Amino acid sequence: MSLAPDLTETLARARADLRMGVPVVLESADGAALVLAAETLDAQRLADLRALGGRPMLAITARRAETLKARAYDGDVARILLPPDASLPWVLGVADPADDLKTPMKGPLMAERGGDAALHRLALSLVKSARLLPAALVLDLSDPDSFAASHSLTRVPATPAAAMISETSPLHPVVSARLPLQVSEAGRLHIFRPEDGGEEHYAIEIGQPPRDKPVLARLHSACFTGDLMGSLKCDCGPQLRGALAQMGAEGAGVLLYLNQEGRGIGLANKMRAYSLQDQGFDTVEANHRLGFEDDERDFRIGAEILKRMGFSSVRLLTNNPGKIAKMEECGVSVTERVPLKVGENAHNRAYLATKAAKSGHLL
Ligand SMILES: Nc1nc2c(ncn2[C@@H]2O[C@H](COP(=O)(O)OP(=O)(O)OP(=O)(O)O)[C@@H](O)[C@H]2O)c(=O)[nH]1
Ligand SMILES: [Zn+2]
Repeated sequence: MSLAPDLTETLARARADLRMGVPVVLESADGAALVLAAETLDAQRLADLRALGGRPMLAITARRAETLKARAYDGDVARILLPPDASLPWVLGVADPADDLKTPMKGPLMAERGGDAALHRLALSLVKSARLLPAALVLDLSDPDSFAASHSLTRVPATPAAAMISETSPLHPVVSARLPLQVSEAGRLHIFRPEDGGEEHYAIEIGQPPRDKPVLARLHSACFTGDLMGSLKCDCGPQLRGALAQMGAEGAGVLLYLNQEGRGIGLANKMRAYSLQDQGFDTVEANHRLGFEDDERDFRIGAEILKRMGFSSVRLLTNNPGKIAKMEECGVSVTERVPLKVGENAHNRAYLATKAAKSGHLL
């Protein structure tokens, strides 16, 4: 019998460590590395890292490297050598585009070319899945066993961890209960909990949709600003209420409320993106400058929940053909796209136009 954490639990611990600014150790057959998230680094830990010697590198995504005019020799990842005099503001300036326009010169940034970037890539996946800026300090370790033990650090086996992070975490139904709504008194809320310790997702079932017919469905991504605050910068609030109203009118439907705020980058990063949008960048450019892809959501979660609830085909309320393709890929057939054009205003007109022009949304 062992009470030791398994891989899923070790990864959850590693994410929590990184969010707290605590380093973790990644280990593979080819080497090991000490990893710190740039966003939660402090001056003392930077000094401690320096004291270890070696060649610390700042791993960033190719998207961020493009903005910084650094070479990404590893495809999707760039390994920037930490200059000997690099200060905490320098590290944060490379990681965070907030002051790119005010202080454009961070470089020239020297990127590492030889060697393997697998641990750097994993470090970036880990900090991203911890909803932090995609930038991590990485230092090769020659004796990870004694190092991790003497500093009480979480140790992550790199190869199985990389495989696990690329998969969707299994989900488990937790509870469901009756929830009368304005649109329909026959509402029911179901809670699903991912095994990886990530955020729970919800399904609102209206009426009793038959499982052997296509159900009117919406995969709604969390938008605190639009859904709850009435933000005019997007169309999420009106879409949420419009979808529920249509389900209420038809007497049946299922709305998944997926906690993938900010197209999967988290609310703090979405606000960073909003701040860049105030500097003149559009929604896609802002994500890229932060080092993210346009859309970091995992729609396999939505397909999984639908299947767990017994639905195999849907009439999907969306303007996003990407969602339809993902559902089909995951074995949920989309018999019809039901357009959901609501909530356009003077503030979100350019945002909606960008989504149509760059992300394939249908007008
Ligand atoms: N990163 C980022 N996320 C945003 C921005 N504006 C809204 N979001 C998020 O985008 C998600 C909503 O996705 P949308 O792109 O509006 O719509 P969609 O779900 O792709 O497609 P529809 O089904 O047609 O609504 C929510 O998670 C919002 O929090 C933004 O400027 N930047
Ligand atoms: Zn929104």
